[in-house]
Amino acid sequence: MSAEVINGRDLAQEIRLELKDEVSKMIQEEGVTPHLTVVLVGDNPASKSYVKGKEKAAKEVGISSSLVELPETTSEEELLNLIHKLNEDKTVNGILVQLPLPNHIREQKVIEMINPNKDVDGFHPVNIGRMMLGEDTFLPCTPYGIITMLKSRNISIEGKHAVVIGRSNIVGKPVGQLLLNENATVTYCHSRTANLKEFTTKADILIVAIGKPNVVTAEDIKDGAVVIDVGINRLETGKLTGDVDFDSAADKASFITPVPKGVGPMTIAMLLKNTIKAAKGLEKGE
Ligand SMILES: NC(=O)C1=CN([C@@H]2O[C@H](COP(=O)(O)OP(=O)(O)OC[C@H]3O[C@@H](n4cnc5c(N)ncnc54)[C@H](OP(=O)(O)O)[C@@H]3O)[C@@H](O)[C@H]2O)C=CC1
Ligand SMILES: Nc1nc(=O)c2c([nH]1)NC[C@@H]1CN(c3ccc(C(=O)N[C@@H](CCC(=O)O)C(=O)O)cc3)C=[N+]21
Repeated sequence: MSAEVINGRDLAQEIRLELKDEVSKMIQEEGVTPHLTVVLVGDNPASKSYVKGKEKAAKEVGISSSLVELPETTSEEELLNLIHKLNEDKTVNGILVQLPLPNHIREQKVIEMINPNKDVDGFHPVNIGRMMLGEDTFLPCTPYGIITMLKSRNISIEGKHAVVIGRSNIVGKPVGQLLLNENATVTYCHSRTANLKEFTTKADILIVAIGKPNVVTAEDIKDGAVVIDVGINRLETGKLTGDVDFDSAADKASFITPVPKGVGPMTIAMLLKNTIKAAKGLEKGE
């Protein structure tokens, strides 16, 4: 293996320590404790485990959090009513509705109901628009975490060819936008891309957000490329793995992120950062 591994678990831990200081200052100086409310509909085991991770991390930095658990049979109207109440509740700084939602609920309707100033996921169209314009806003947590990982290793983005595989609203599209904002030249690939390898082998920075194990192997990677694996796949053995064949890819890449202990923990650290930002915005009356 020649690549340097960017350990997201360790970096997220460092960030949480900094955030802990920031939160204690807020509490001491302004008497404000940031509060995050997480809404979980149904009992998808993966969602439950992510939500637990978010609550644990919030507690660690001194952010208070509450979890609203609703049954799978909750109607769209009931969920929208709850969000309305959370929007009005002055003690709630950040609202996160865990995705995916049950099929009978329109995700986009729910996201658009959240007050953009409490949208710590950065999924509301207003915040996505602000991100596209390069304005200060809540950045989507996974893309924000990826940029933070690159910067932590002084990996230059400007002028580099970044190739993103995946075009979802929560990962692929926004990570390409943030890389563009950092002056990369960006190419998006997806399931209809003809000859994926032709693009991936030209990438200086390759972001893989597909959701299928081992789609990307050494032969898809340019020598010395930076490879960021966003995928989280649970194998039948119970083991977690990314979308990239780590062992072969690590022989060719200059930097690579592992799964687990890669992008996942950074996503949660950025959520905490956004929650603190939301609480600060409120003080300023924004
Ligand atoms: N680490 C973290 O913090 C997070 C990890 N994830 C993980 O990242 C992965 C992606 O998540 P998400 O973006 O929500 O997933 P989606 O399923 O919404 O999107 C997957 C994307 O990959 C594309 N795709 C699928 N198969 C192929 C293929 N064979 N070749 C090229 N492109 C392909 C799809 O193309 P098309 O659009 O044409 O269908 C789509 O754009 C998942 O494993 C998810 O669990 C997600 C969020 C956070
Ligand atoms: N509204 C909303 N916001 C999200 O941010 C959101 C979501 N919905 N739905 C699901 C995806 C997925 N996601 C992850 C977060 C952390 C890890 C994570 O910390 N993973 C650990 C492993 C955890 C384990 O062992 O299970 C790691 O990669 O090391 C993974 C995935 C956030 N998501």
